[in-house]
Amino acid sequence: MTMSSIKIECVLLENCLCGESPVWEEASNSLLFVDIPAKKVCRWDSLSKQVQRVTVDASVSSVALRQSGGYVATIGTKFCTLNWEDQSVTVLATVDKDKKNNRFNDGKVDPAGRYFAGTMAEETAPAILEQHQGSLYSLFPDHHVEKYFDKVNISNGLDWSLDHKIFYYIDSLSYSVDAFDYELQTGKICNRRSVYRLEKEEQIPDGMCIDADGKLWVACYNGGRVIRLDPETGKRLQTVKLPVDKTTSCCFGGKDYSEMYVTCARYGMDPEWLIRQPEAGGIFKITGLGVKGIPPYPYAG
Ligand SMILES: O=C(O)[C@H](O)[C@@H](O)[C@H](O)[C@H](O)CO
Ligand SMILES: [Zn+2]
Repeated sequence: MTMSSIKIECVLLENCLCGESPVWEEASNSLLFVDIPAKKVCRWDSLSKQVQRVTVDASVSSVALRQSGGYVATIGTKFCTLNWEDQSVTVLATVDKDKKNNRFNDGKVDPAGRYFAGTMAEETAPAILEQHQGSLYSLFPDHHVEKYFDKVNISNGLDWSLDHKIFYYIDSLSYSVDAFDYELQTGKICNRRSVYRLEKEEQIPDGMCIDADGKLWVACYNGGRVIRLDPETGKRLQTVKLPVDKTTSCCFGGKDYSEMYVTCARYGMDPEWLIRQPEAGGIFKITGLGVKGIPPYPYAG
């Protein structure tokens, strides 16, 4: 497949303040995503092109599938269930009770059905926040929470290697994509190291997903691109630029997970910037990448 067959299309002009957490739901041919400060969870039907929205009562930073039906989401500092039919939310667990200015940020389910998500201090402007206030957690299927580490700035992208032996993680303000050894059985992580350091023009690493070849795709906030990394060699393999600067996250979806979906933000852009990039806050679809993704894991609790 050659670079020239790549097509990038804005499929939904949603005007998200901060679109995040794209997740493909095969059963409904839909893309789920959130708009964090707008407190919205959205579901875009790729066949009808219709979008449904559920508004919750605090910042919603990630959404994931749930094995028993419906979804789970991180809302404020709470791990919650979300019933789409009646729009009801129930709280499964609360974190960072001593940090009133914190909220969850990115989250994703591991191959054993645990819901991983990290926290951060609330931003006063993009990337402007009290330092080292966040932590990384996971919600086990029995609803207990484990804490992995603290002193995180902006807890962001996460995913697991195809053999489930490595956990990849981004603290945005470290400008690094990190790896840990991963023990699927227990959900334990150890041996943190960096697998890629962002170049200046790549700006801030944000959301991330793995492809079916085990390579990592990282959305670069303010960099207007997604980059494909080889975590084994530490090399960047590919750069795909988008017509919006504040690209926040990416996932694979569509038929056989052959399409990539990218979320982005409008928050932090002045009127002139928004006129230049009117699709900011929309949902983008990239086709022709010549690589597939893998289905998202559902929360097992
Ligand atoms: O999308 C996210 O993960 C955060 O919630 C955003 O706030 C940005 O990442 C941040 O502003 C970039 O540094
Ligand atoms: Zn993010």
